[in-house]
Amino acid sequence: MAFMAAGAAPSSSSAASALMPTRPETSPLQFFHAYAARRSLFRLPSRTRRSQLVCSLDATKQAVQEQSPTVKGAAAGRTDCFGVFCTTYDLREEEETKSWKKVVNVALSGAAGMISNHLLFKLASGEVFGPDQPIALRLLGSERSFQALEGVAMELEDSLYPLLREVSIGIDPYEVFEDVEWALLIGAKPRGPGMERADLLNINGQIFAQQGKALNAVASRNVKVLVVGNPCNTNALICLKNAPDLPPKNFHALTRLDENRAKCQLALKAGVFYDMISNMTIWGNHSTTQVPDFLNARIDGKPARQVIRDDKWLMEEFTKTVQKRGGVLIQKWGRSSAASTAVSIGDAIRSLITPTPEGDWFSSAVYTNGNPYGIAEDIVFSMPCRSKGDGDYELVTDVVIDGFLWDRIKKSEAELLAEKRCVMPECMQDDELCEITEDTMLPGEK
Ligand SMILES: NC(=O)C1=CN([C@@H]2O[C@H](COP(=O)(O)OP(=O)(O)OC[C@H]3O[C@@H](n4cnc5c(N)ncnc54)[C@H](OP(=O)(O)O)[C@@H]3O)[C@@H](O)[C@H]2O)C=CC1
Ligand SMILES: O=C([O-])CC(=O)C(=O)O
Repeated sequence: MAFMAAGAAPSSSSAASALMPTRPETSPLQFFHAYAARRSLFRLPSRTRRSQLVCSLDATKQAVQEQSPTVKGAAAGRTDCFGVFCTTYDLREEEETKSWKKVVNVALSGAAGMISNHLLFKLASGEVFGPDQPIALRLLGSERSFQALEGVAMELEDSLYPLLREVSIGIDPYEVFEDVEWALLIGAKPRGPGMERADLLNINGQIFAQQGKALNAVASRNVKVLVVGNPCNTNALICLKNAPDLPPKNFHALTRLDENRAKCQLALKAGVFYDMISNMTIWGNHSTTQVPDFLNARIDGKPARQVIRDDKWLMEEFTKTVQKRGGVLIQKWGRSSAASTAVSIGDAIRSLITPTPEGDWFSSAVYTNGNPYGIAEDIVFSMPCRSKGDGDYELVTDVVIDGFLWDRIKKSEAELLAEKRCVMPECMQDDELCEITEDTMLPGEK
């Protein structure tokens, strides 16, 4: 609670009012102020910071006087600062990046949902962006979830993460996405009973169109966008189409969970630990038509087929297990994968900000324009990628594609083209109708 007590709520802070939800309740505003106050200690120009410093220190000294001897003892040797404030209050704007990396601004939608509940704590701990990377978290919710968002923010605060420099909550993507360098779009409406898949595409399409427009208007010009909310490939396509001023290449849909699932199955079959599995591509849609590529995968550096020597298993059981893993998990758990999805989001981010090990690659669903494989342009399709660690990636060219693989890839491509026809008929060349086949299922759907 020290942060909250010390930061006399800066109601005049423009950053605070910019992100503040326009709702009359007092409690959300109080919380918002608390988090904004914490940010202002790091970011306000030195003059403002100094006047806050004075009143904050007064508050802190008073708090120390009222506290136990242990706490008093800890502060006894210092008269000008207390605890965590010693490191933060003395930072001058121009010196910030000498001792710390510049804060990375990360937005999450669906921040009160299951996946976010795992992911946020990984992000705040430094597990994803690194132990020397301060982070600001911007949580996007809705009227429906606002109270839950406050709860999430309170838990983050109580976790005392040294790298966590800001937590802000809001319901307007134009405010929450301002200047963000990463946007993790997790929130999406799940399919309800009796709902047609085309309806789901439509409803989520509207959410991702609005968020794309907001990113286009206010995010960092090089923002990296990772769409998780299903159907994630088509949601990512809608998002990038609504953000014409941002590079389409920067938009990803998450298929890293599928890659991880495929690695796990190969490791189990080969009787090796899963760090032996490399070059694992998931081609296509994050759906039951996805293609886990055992042809190019390697086990301890050797082709997976040579090690496993069971093509029937690879073509049938392996492929089906990976495609349907999400559904089996829902049957067991009664809800969809959340922890392993959060882990895979962390993996996906790390793969873009650290150089890919020599000869290896990772899977991500990205925009197909200019792809070297002959996959239809203008969709978001999972393909093998390599990164230099600068947030960007290139598509891998040294892969083999045989007839079996190509047939499967075309099936997933057809599915994505059908999804696109349903949500963006204006983008299609012909008059084909929105027609979703039985195959068009999320991994978690039956
Ligand atoms: N790509 C992948 O590998 C995976 C993707 N997923 C997908 O990720 C998404 C999030 O999963 P999870 O966190 O478990 O889901 P939760 O149900 O726990 O949370 C989803 C969040 O979505 C938001 N949401 C946005 N619009 C709506 C709406 N119209 N109706 C209801 N909720 C809405 C809600 O937040 P708010 O009210 O704040 O907007 C809610 O908190 C799902 O679409 C899921 O299918 C899941 C696993 C793997
Ligand atoms: O279908 C779902 O919501 C869950 C999902 O994507 C998965 O587990 O891969």
